[in-house]
Amino acid sequence: MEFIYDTLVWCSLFLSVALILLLNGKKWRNINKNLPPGPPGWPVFGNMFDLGTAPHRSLYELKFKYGPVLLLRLGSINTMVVQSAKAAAEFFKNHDASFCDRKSPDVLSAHNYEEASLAIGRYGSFWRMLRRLCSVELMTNKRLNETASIRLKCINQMLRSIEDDVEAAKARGESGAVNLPHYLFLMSFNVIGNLVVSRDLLDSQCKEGHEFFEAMDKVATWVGTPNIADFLPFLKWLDPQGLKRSMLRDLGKAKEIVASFVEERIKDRKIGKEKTKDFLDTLLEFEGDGKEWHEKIPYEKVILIVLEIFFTGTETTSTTTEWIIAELLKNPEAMRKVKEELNEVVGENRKVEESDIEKLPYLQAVIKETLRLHPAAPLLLPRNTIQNTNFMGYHIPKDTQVFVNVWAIGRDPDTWEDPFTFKPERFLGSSIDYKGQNFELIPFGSGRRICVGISLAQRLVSFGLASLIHNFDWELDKNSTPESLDMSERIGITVRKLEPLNLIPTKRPRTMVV
Ligand code: HEM
Repeated sequence: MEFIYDTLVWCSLFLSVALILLLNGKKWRNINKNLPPGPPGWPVFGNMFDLGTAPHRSLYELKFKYGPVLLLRLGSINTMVVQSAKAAAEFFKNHDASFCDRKSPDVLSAHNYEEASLAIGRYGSFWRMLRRLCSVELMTNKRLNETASIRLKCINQMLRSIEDDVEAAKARGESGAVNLPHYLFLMSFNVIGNLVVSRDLLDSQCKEGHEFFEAMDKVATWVGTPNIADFLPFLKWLDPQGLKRSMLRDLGKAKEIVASFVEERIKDRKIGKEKTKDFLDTLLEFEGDGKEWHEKIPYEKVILIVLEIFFTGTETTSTTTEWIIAELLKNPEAMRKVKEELNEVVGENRKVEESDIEKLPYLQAVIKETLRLHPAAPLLLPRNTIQNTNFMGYHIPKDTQVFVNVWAIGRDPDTWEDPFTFKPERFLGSSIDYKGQNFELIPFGSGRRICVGISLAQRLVSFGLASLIHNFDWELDKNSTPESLDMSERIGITVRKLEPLNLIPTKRPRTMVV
């Protein structure tokens, strides 16, 4: 009896809310006549089902019917989608100030993460302070040059462990195939660990490092899972998929581990235990930027900021490098040219150095071409509209969420010749770059919220990639050929390869791993 009563109460509550939303939806459409076009939606759910399992692909299809700017209602969230280079140029050049806020997923309200976040934080004084701090203390060319030895160390560790693991596998009579993304992820994780907290977190000596890695992996899963409460915010309190509860648990675990690093550092600093200053020291020493932030960063926020550098810097770089190698294996002629260029510039008897990278135009063209076809964040990170805005003749109401579909822009037949073909040559002798000024290629975004880690990413991806190719010949395992190599995607916090690249590396003769 009680069950029936509860069910009736829930159903009537749901139907009332649905009715309110439906009526509101109609009212909204009547008032705002000049909205961008878009497909008709369902009551309550709006266009949620139009997103499908790969939203960047479904939205790309909608472009051919509704044009490069469209408006969807995802549950109760108005969402504008920008899908051409021309519309993106207008968006970033003339309206960046209106669209520089973020919409944050509900799971990231766990432990007040969003309040300490640079990536999904609201546009305001804390965000501006943190953005300046990260840009100046982590990402300037000077700072990146000073930290070159960290990248060198971590890349060499990666090469060595691939070599050791292959040898061990062969000694056991196995093929010696390795799961490449695993090594790439560990390398990026260790680079960030060294930059931010001066630790080799995935060293066999560091037990907390492995626990941290596992907790972070789970956190990434919860962030990457579509959550009905993001579309129908009245369900937030119910947490219908249990995502926020899982997030509270796993983010809590990751926080605990970072808190222990921070505690240890605070103690070390008290007793004057000197070592090279890292980003954690910067956060602890900070007392204001003399502009609009005049106090220390609260302890809880320091922990979350450290966590965020791991989130944003690891999977993005490792996924991108995996896609590049997959494209090179699918296009053996391009792989041959990369090797040839490396042999000419680096030679066969030494390993690649970071300073070689700028002398490798074909390798850089390969990276651009892969970022065009496989941007790690195909819809960027969702923006939010700060104020009512007139955009390309359309009325965009305040609080509209915005996706910029860089995946669709990269495949736009009006911009790119032969857009579906992997052709790095299109970038040779071209001034098109991914730094946010050429709107046909914006895998790192553009404007005020452009990726803050772009220069680090560029160095890490180029150096890691060049080293992997110069040190090893990479072969597909016996079940795949270049033609049959599966390039399907897996949607999560980034768009990864569904089937991780399992490859057989053979150490190249005469190249040395020091
Ligand atoms: C290939 C690697 C990477 C790709 C493809 C990438 C891509 C992106 C994209 C698309 C955005 C959103 C930009 C926008 O909304 O306009 C972003 C933001 C961000 N990225 Fe990256 N990223 C990469 C590497 C990194 C690295 C290495 C770090 C730091 C260690 C980093 C830190 C951030 C942060 C903190 C933001 C938020 C910036 C803000 O909202 O102000 N990223 N990234």
